[in-house]
Amino acid sequence: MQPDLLPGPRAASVLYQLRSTPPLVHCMTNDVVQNFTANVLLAIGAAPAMVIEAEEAAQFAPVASALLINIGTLTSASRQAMLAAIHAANESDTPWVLDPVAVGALEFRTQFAREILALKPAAIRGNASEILALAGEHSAGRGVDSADDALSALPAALKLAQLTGAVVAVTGEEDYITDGENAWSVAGGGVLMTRVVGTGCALSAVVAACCSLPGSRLDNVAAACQFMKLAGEQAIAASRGPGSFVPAFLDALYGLKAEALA
Ligand SMILES: Nc1ncnc2c1ncn2[C@@H]1O[C@H](COP(=O)(O)OP(=O)(O)O)[C@@H](O)[C@H]1O
Ligand SMILES: Cc1ncsc1CCOP(=O)(O)O
Ligand SMILES: [Mg+2]
Repeated sequence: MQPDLLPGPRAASVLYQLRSTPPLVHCMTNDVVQNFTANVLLAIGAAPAMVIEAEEAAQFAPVASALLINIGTLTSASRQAMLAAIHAANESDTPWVLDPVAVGALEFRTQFAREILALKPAAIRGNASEILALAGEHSAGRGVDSADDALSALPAALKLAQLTGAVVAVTGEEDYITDGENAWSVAGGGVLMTRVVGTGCALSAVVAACCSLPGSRLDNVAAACQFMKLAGEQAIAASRGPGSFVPAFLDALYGLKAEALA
């Protein structure tokens, strides 16, 4: 399959919708990226809430617009809380998104991620090594960063999408987004995005926000990828390295214009 470039006007209209009805994203994410994820959601125009206790998470998932499950620092307790939140989300039709951080490299999280694939994620967003491993393919990943090329993981993304019904986004130098039938590609960004922690995790939170919006879920997830690519590119042009990239990136997300996407 040869993915087409996501048309700019589609991304522009998703940004417009997101800002007209700001989604409230229930984030169950890893300990490393909590603050950055919340700031990215606020900068783009969505709202974050980090609710992690099992009882509260099950209560909050139905209230939220979308739920993010990121297994970057999974523990036995967070595993139970995540399961409770996913079940509550499914009962109330709240879309939930999986970020399979470091799947393949470690047994406990790999088993958990495979188990919750049966619980109907709306979308899955990971780097190439994670998507390959989650699909049961050979992956060169050893930790949270990818050691594989995103295009090489597109067949695995297609397979996962067909197996689960989720829209799958595999990210890297270029991003590929598929519902198992059609695929978009999204270009842009830059390597500096991999020299700060949390860009992938924050993207998954933006994907969750976009999954709550009306319209084509495939287009909505691809638009989320496009927002991060364009803001990343603008931030790289305005910064001198990882330290100045982070504030420039938040500023670029905040200032992102539908016209620039279109
Ligand atoms: N080599 C690259 N060139 C341009 N953009 C990149 C590159 N690698 C990653 N990105 C971008 O950085 C963000 C995080 O993606 P990625 O590094 O794949 O996820 P993760 O942080 O989960 O490993 C995405 O927006 C992606 O498009
Ligand atoms: C470094 C690290 N360790 C466990 S989770 C995490 C953050 C990973 O962030 P990202 O996937 O966005 O690079
Ligand atoms: Mg990641």
